[in-house]
Amino acid sequence: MTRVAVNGVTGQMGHAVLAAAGDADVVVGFATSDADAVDGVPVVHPADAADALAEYDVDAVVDFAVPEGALTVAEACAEAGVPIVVGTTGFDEDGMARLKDVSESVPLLKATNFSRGIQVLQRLVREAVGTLDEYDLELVETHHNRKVDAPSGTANTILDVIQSERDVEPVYGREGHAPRDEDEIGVFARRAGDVRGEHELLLAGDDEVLSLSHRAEDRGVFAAGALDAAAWLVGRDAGWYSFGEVVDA
Ligand SMILES: NC(=O)C1=CN([C@@H]2O[C@H](COP(=O)(O)OP(=O)(O)OC[C@H]3O[C@@H](n4cnc5c(N)ncnc54)[C@H](O)[C@@H]3O)[C@@H](O)[C@H]2O)C=CC1
Ligand SMILES: O=C(O)C1=N[C@H](C(=O)O)C[C@H](O)C1
Repeated sequence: MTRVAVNGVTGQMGHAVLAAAGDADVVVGFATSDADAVDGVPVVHPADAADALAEYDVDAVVDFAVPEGALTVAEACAEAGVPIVVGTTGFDEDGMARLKDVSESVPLLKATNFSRGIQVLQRLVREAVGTLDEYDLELVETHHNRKVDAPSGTANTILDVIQSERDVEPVYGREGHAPRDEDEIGVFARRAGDVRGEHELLLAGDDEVLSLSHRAEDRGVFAAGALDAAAWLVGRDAGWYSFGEVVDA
């Protein structure tokens, strides 16, 4: 049984990880809130994470928090020699560089989306964009009204996949006189209700439209993927890993 610490344990994803932990034993959580415990799991401030990782004998951390909190805990993992699965999205360049530094000391697996369906979607996107190389591309994501980063991490990852195949320039929303350039891709972020996460890539030629889309129906799908990643990561060498490796294992 993997002894897991959850960063962002008081959040929506923190609760989903606690609910999904079947073969994992969640022994401690990190959050900036005043809560002492969530569902019987002790809550420790992220500033004290390095000591807590040793005290609770943690095998791996699963992180769904905010970028600054994720970095604090990732750096504590580097100090304590504990692997970390990073699910938080919205890192800037400096944050990504700090995560790379952490991966020099411990195994670090980062994914903007821990659903297996999104892994397959990314592979389909690569094939479709490479094959239909003259079709117009438009990318739309929809999330719940509490999401703070836009576009979603997943949309940015899909955009990276597209840009590795085609030289397209993202246009984030349109208004006014906005004729479409041949080489642009419209990117749209919708925020409403409690939508768990929807992503759609439209590929349109003159006489046909292909739509590649995915909808998460429960946060449990992300939680289960991240816990699988944590179990897979324990015992590996320091380095940067991807969720695709877990899905293919
Ligand atoms: N990679 C994936 O599959 C998924 C990623 N996410 C990402 O996970 C993150 C969290 O999402 P939600 O749980 O919906 O957000 P949330 O707002 O419900 O929870 C955020 C949590 O972070 C904690 N927090 C705030 N400041 C902190 C700090 N400095 N240090 C440590 N913890 C801190 C809060 O107390 C709370 O527990 C977001 O970046 C979201 O985009 C969400 C779902 C799936
Ligand atoms: O904040 C969320 O909820 C989600 N965030 C991730 C993202 O930014 O892509 C993954 C998922 O879509 C849910």
